[in-house]
Amino acid sequence: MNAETDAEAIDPLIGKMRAAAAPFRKTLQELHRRHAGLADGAVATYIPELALADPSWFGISVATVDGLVFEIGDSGRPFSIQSISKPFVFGMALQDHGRDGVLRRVGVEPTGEAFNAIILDEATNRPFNPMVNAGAIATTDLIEGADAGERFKRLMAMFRRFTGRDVHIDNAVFLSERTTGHRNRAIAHLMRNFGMVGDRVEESLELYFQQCSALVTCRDLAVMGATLADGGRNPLTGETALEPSYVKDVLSIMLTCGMYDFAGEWAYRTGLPAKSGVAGGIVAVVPGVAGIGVYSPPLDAKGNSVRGIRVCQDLSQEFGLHAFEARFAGASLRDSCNPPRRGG
Ligand SMILES: NC(=O)CC[C@H](N)C(=O)O
Repeated sequence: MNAETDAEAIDPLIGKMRAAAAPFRKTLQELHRRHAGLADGAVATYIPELALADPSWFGISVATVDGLVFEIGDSGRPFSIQSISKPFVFGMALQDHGRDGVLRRVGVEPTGEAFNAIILDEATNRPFNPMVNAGAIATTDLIEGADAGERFKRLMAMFRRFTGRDVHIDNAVFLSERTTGHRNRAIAHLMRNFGMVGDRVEESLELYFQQCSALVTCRDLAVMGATLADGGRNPLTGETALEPSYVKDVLSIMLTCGMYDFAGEWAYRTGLPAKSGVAGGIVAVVPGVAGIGVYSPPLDAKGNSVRGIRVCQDLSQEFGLHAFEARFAGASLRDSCNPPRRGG
């Protein structure tokens, strides 16, 4: 008897889990094959270190709220999280300052502008939302801590709660962005002028560059997404990564602002809260069901991963994941990749 049949004999549930998961694995393989050959898009070069990525890198991962993880392709290849850090740091700011405290410094309105636009809301002097660079820098400024070291450690602890493992910074990406990030510096100092960022503006900028340089895999993104899908609880570790009452704040901003000036089109077509980053990652959330992580460096003109968008759109269509598609959006994905619950 080999180990597999042994295990099945001991626990018939393991056999059932394998049977339920096999078709979904095939779906992912098919999806990967369908989009691997795409030649559209270009790898980001404005952060010099990102230009070193190979355009053929392509990984997909789906993590369920039951703690199952599916992956295909370059799902274990580390890359810098970049803007995908923004909703998670927004969640952290909400925990540190409460809703009113955060909303005094950043709005919740989509901009329809590029992610690095130098604009503030003229009526309030606030950046428009926490998903564009201006709003994200203002949000990072809200991370509490006595000094730079403590704030950095709290940031890393937050990433750890969401991924379920230690997260490290890619120092080359950090230095590359710190040296060339004049536009972000300009945005931060403009906000300092309006009191949307405090006195430690330089320290917060460094922290922002560090948060963007955190190394993740698309498997990590799937788990981070699944944590939001499960109301703030990491399905692999059981740890609470974000206070459940703030999950809806994060997901609604992701749905309306997560894909920058493509956000409307994205919400219309895909109907999933999501966030993209310039290294080529996308995280998407199917509330109550799963997180999706995709990595592929070539970006479209708006800074979103070309293959990442295609994969999420296909998954949304194939499994009826659009938030407003049906009363039980996501049910078919749940059925096809989740095992029957133990005892259920
Ligand atoms: N869209 C992004 O991922 C942008 C993040 C990048 N670190 C920047 O500030 O320009």
